[in-house]
Amino acid sequence: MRKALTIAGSDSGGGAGIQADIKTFQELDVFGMSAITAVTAQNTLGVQAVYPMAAEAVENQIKSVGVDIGADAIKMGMLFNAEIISIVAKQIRRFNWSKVVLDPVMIAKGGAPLLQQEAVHALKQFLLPLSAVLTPNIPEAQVLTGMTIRNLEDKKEAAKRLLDLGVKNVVIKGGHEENPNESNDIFYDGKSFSVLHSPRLLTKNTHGTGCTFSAAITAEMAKGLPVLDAVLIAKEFIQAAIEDGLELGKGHGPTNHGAYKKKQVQVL
Ligand SMILES: Nc1ncnc2c1ncn2[C@@H]1O[C@H](COP(=O)(O)OP(=O)(O)OP(=O)(O)O)[C@@H](O)[C@H]1O
Ligand SMILES: Cc1ncc(COP(=O)(O)O)c(N)n1
Repeated sequence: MRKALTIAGSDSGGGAGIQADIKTFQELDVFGMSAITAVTAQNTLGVQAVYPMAAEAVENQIKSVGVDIGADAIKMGMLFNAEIISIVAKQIRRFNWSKVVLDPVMIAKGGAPLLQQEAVHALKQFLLPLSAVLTPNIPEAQVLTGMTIRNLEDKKEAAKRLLDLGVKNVVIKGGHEENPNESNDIFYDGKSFSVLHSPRLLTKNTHGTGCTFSAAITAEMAKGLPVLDAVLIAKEFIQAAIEDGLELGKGHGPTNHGAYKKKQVQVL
């Protein structure tokens, strides 16, 4: 069985972070493993508290997986601080992992910081050059490039600048765009651009969309798919999960990780 490791934060509410990643891996028939970087007390209303792990604890979790089970692909989500970023980079190099997906999580929907501002430099310096795929939303792409993104041309320019920082492929996600009709993502591999179209779904239940999308890319890469094929399946996965979003809690409910598989079975 193919195996994927997520290096990310825990979301007690179960919709984002490690929990979203493991559910997504499972739904896509990939064995999921985790290295927890921080524990968050979190629900659909927001993040109530963040408890970062000691960098050594993160390092040991990755080592335990790497020396024994191994991983076909790696995903990184919330990393919180520069010390954790630096040890994660060291372990990725040590195990020679190349199918590495980086979701540069910075701020939760409610505004809570999930990455310290002073750690952005470390993320760019240590992790972008080790990543096969980077999946920023628009605010994250703006922070990483220092440019304002207003339209498709800006997105293309930002994607080019991100590749100049060493990452091999980038998906700039459109969830945060002010387009009332569509939520389009743009993919760039250094040679050509692809626009991934989807209708914008009118729902407040979008907690964990970014985590789920990047975990689905990771699962498909673990199975050996080329990057763009993995991204296209992930787009279908997240679209189905949002369409079937769950009305849980009083705020932004989670997406339904089981929706994609259910749809496939119906088609068969
Ligand atoms: N309302 C929506 N309708 C359709 N697709 C959406 C919607 N919101 C987000 N998406 C899709 O979900 C994926 C994640 O995008 P988004 O920009 O929300 O990421 P994110 O901001 O990192 O997620 P999060 O808000 O969980 O941190 C993208 O493929 C995006 O197009
Ligand atoms: C542990 C953790 N990781 C990532 C996110 C981002 O997801 P969202 O922006 O949907 O809240 C989160 N809220 N919590």
